[in-house]
Parts: sequence; structure tokens; C-alpha cells
Amino acid sequence: MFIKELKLTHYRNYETQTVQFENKVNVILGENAQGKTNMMEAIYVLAMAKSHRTSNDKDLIRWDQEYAKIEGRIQKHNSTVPMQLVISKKGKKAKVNHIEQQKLSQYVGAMNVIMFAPEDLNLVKGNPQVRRKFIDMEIGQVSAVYLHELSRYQKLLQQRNHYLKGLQTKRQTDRTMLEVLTSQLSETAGKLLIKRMQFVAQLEKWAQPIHFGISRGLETLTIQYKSSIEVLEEQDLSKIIAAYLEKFDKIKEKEIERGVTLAGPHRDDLVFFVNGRDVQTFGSQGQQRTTALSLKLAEIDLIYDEIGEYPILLLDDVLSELDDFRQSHLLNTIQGKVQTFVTTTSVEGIDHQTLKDAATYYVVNGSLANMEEQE
Ligand SMILES: Nc1ncnc2c1ncn2[C@@H]1O[C@H](COP(=O)(O)OP(=O)(O)OP(=O)(O)O)[C@@H](O)[C@H]1O
Repeated sequence: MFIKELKLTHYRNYETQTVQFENKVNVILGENAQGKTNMMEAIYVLAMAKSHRTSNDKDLIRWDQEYAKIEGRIQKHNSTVPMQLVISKKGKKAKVNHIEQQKLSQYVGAMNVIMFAPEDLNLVKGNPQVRRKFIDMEIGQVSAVYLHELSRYQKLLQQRNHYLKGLQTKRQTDRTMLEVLTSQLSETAGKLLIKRMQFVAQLEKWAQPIHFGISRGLETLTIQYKSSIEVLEEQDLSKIIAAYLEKFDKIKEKEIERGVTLAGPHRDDLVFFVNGRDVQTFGSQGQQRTTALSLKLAEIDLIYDEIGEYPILLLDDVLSELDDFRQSHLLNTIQGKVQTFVTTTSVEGIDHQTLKDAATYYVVNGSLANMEEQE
């Protein structure tokens, strides 16, 4: 799939901007603080209905305005799909094919993007929360059911924590409600866990040959899903639910004492190994970078495998950060099949071949122009 046209209204430092894009590499050039990242973020938000860099939607609205609007025409399976997202102080409204989507979980997935920005190195280096968010966002792109289960899980978790706090302070003494919530939580946790384990197996399958290639055949990447229960190989839902119930039964007193839920997908993590060693602890900067890049590139194949279309790739400020070998590896992976957006302050350090075949845009103070049309 690819974006044919993007229109921004009152988005960050853009007043109104309409731009046509081609199904190839699009380079967005500009000095610092002109609006390069804002443009990439707008494409990401159009797809995911949330930003990768702020959880406060109001930040996306131009300072002097009441709402922000992102509209896109997406070419997909031989048809053009209009998408629209309006962000106002009251909330978000999303449309696909001019039809308003009642739930954002139904909207997400109509368009698929993969963002690779400098902070994605935190995927390996950062805390478990970053990796959990990565898993949730990526599965969510291809599974509306997963997003639905995830929001159910979060609600149940909140209720359960609230109830545990009540027991802790002895405002509550009856534990019946705790049992009900534990059983509902265990069932939802089981469904999430199975999806996550399937995702991680696929991710490893696609990332392994990519990592092997980038490391010139020297490194084998493996990924382990770390769960708060003993993970069962056969991924049988009823057995997993039983394992959660058993776990909760064991830690019941501790949970009441602490007033929080101590097991479940909200505490899980991913561990990346290179040649059997934990990259977070033992990996060099280069190995961590290669791991993050391999995971992002693997997602291109993974999404294609799931939906039969390549996603759109957003490389924000990272291409010039990669050495020539990693750059050419990346470009070989996407060549001719993945619409790619690259932001940079300078073309220096970017592979010649990439620039030769690319469309170049220049952004100054919230205004984007196609360099060829300018000439
Ligand atoms: N809600 C907003 N309304 C208006 N302007 C905003 C808003 N949010 C951010 N900006 C402005 O957008 C500009 C930053 O744009 P952006 O982050 O896209 O920079 P960039 O071109 O990617 O620069 P760099 O190369 O430094 O990353 C800043 O001038 C900032 O003040």
C-alpha cells in the first residue's frame, strides 16, 4: 500500500498542506525544527490514531486552533481508500471510505505503517514498558480482536487493582468479587498471551535472516518471551488460563499486601539474544542497533505475510545514522516494494542510489514543497 495524497489542517506547525506522494522513497529535507518529524508523525497518527511521541493528543493541534485534521488517500489492493482523522479537545473522530468508525480499534489497521526513529533503539536498551508497547502496537495493526481484548484487559486490571487496594485497607473484606475479577482477568490474559507468543515466533522467524545478513553472517538473533507464568508450548487457552489462576492463587496474599496485580501480560517482557547472549546486557551499541533495525525490517515481511500488502515505512532521522552497509541492506529490503519516507537535515551520508531514485521534498516552517515542481 502507499499514500497518494496527504492533507494536513492545523496539524502541529502546519496550517494547511496538501501533498502528493509517489510509491517510492520520499526524502523530506529541512533544517532543524521546520516540521520534518511532524510530517512523519502525521502519517503515523493517520494509521495508528495515536502519536509515537506523545500520549497527549492535544499536542497535535496547532497552538492557535481548536482541532487538527489529517486526511489521506491510500492506494491499497487496486483501490483508493480515503482516510480521515480529526483530533479535537473533545476527542478523536475517524473515517474510512467516508464512513465514521465507532471504535478506533476498528479504524486502526486500515493503513499500516512502520516507524523507525532514533528512540527505537530503546526497544533493546529501554525498560520493559517500551517493549510491551511495541508488541501491542504491532499486533494491534493487524488484529482488531487483539486491540479489543487489550482494552478489556486494561479495564479489568484497573478494577482488580482498585479492589485489591480496598482489601489492603480493609475497606473490603468480602473476596467474592476478587475471585470473579481474577477469573475474567485470567481469561483475557490468556488470549493476549497466545497472540503475543505467536507474534514473537513470527517476528523471530523474519528477523533472524535479516540480522544474520546485516551482521555479515556472524550473528544469530533469538527472541524470548518472558511471561509471569510458565509458558506452555502447545498454547492451549484453557491450560494457560488454569496456569494464571494457579499463579494468582499462589500470590494472593502478596497482592493484597501490595494492593496491585503482580502477574499478567502487563508485566511481561521480551529478551533479545545474539549468539545466545542477552543483547541488552552484553551487546555493543552496534549490536543493539542491528537488533532494533532487524526487528523493524522484519515487521515489513510480517505485515505482508498477514495482509498481502507491504506497509509504509517511516525512517525519521535514522538513515544517516546507519553506516553504508546497514543502509544498503535496508534499501535492498525495501527496494521497489515499500513506500518509504526518510527525513534528514542533509543529504550527506545518504546512499547515492537512494537519492537518485527518490522524490525529494523540502520543508520550511511548516510548509512542504516538492523540489522537482519547484525547478
Ligand atoms: N502543536 C503545535 N503547534 C504549532 N507548532 C508546533 C506544535 N508542536 C510543535 N510545533 C513546532 O514544530 C516545530 C518542530 O517540528 P519538528 O519536530 O517536525 O522538527 P524537525 O523538522 O523534525 O526538526 P529536527 O531536525 O530538529 O528533528 C517546532 O518549531 C515546534 O515549535
